[in-house]
Amino acid sequence: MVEVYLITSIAKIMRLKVKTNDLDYQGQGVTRIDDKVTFIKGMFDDEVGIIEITKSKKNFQQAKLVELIQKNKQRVSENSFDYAPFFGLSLKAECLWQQKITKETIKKITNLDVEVEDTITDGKKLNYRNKITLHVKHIGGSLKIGTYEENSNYLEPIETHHLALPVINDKITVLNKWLKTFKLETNDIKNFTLRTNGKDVMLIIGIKLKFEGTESIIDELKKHFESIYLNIEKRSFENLSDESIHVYGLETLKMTFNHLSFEIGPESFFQVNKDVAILMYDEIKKLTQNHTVIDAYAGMASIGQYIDAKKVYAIESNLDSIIQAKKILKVNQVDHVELIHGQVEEKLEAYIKHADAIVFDPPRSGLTESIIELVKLNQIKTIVYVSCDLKSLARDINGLKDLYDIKKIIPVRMFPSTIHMETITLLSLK
Ligand SMILES: C[S@@+](CC[C@H](N)C(=O)[O-])C[C@H]1O[C@@H](n2cnc3c(N)ncnc32)[C@H](O)[C@@H]1O
Repeated sequence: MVEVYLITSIAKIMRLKVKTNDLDYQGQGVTRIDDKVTFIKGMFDDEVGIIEITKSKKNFQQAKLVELIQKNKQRVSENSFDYAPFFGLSLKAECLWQQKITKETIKKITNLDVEVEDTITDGKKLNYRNKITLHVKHIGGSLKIGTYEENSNYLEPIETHHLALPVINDKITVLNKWLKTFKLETNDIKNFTLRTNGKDVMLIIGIKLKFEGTESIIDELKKHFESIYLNIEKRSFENLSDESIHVYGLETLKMTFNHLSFEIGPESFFQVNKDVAILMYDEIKKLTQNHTVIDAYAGMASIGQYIDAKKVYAIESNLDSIIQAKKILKVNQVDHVELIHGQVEEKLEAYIKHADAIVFDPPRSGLTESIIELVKLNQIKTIVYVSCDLKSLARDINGLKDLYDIKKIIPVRMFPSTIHMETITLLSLK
C-alpha cells in the first residue's frame, strides 16, 4: 500500500508524500493516488518523496518532486536537468530501463514476447553530443541562450550544456560573454546551432530575417568560429530549413569515422554521438556481412559505406546529403555503394528485387504501409531495422510479424542520460 498523506493544501497547491513503484517511458516515477496513476518528474522508481501535483486529469495526474526522502539504490546523484532526466541514475539502471521499455512497447503493440539483448553503450554519461541547438530570448534586458523546458516557453539560460562535447562548451562560454558585452537589441535571432568534428566548430545562426547589424555580428563572431552559416527562417519554426547561407570560413567540417571520413554541412544528417554510432554500425556490419543491401534512409550512406556488403543501394531524399556522399565515396575509396536520390516510397520498388537485405533507418515516423507491403510482396530475407522511436518500430513489426520473426533486438544507448534511444532489430523471413 502506498503511503500518501496531505502535507499542505494552500490555494491549489497539494503536497503529498508518496512512494513510487515504477519508472515510465518518460523517465518519471509512477505511483497511484486515489486510484489515479500519477507520474512524477524528478523521481525514479522505488523512491519516497514529497511531491506537488501539477496537473490533474480524469484518469491520471502529473506531479513534480519537491523533496526526495528515500532514494533508489541506483541513484547516483540528486541533480538532474530537464534535458537529461537520467543524469542521476546509474549506467546499469539506465541500460536495464532501455531493455525494459523496449520489451514492454513491443509486447503492448504486437503481443510478441521478445528477448531483448544487452544495451550497446560506451559507458559515457555526459559530454558526447557533437551538435547542439541553443535557443535565444530576451530576458532581463539582454539576450540569453539556453534550452526550453519541456512543453513550455520558459528559457533556462545555460553556461554549459552537459551533453555537449567540451569544445562546444568552450564556444558556449564565448557566446555568453559576447552577448553580455554586445547588448543586442534584436529579436530576430532565434537560435544558435553548434556542430563540431571535435576540433573545429561550425556556428549556424538561426534568424527570422536578415536585420540591420547582421554583418557586424558575423564580423565579431568570426574571431571565435572556424565556420559560420546564417540560417534564415522560411515558414516553419524548425531548427534548420533549406536556407543556409555560408558567410565565413570552412564550408564543411571533416569528420573522421573509424576508417571513413565525412564532410558535414549545416544541414547534413550525422549521428550526434559518434563513438556510440561506431558501436551501432559494427553491429549492423555483422548482420549484413556479404549481403546485397538496400540502405534505406541513408543520409550520407554512412551505414552503406561502413558495412562489408557485396553491393549497397543507398536511397536518400535529401539532395545535400547525396551531393556530400558522392564526393566522399571517392575520398573513402568505396566502390560498392550506388547512391539513389529520392523518397524510399518511390525508389524502393525498382531496387528491392536486386537485394537480399534491407537496412531501414527511418525518421521517428517509421515506415509507411506501402513500404511494408512491398517488403512482404518481395519476401526480402533479412531486415535490419534501426529505429529511434519504439512506438513506430513496434507498429511496423506488427505489420511484418506474419511473415517475419524477430531474431534479435538490441537497445543502443545513443543519447545517454536522456529518455531517447536507438534500437537495432533483426527480422528474418519465416
Ligand atoms: C535517421 S536519419 C538516418 C541517416 C543514416 N542512416 C545515418 O546513419 O547517418 C534518416 C534519414 O532519412 C532521410 N529521409 C527522411 N524521409 C525520407 C524518405 N521518405 N525517403 C528517403 N529518405 C528520407 C533523412 O533526410 C535522413 O537523412
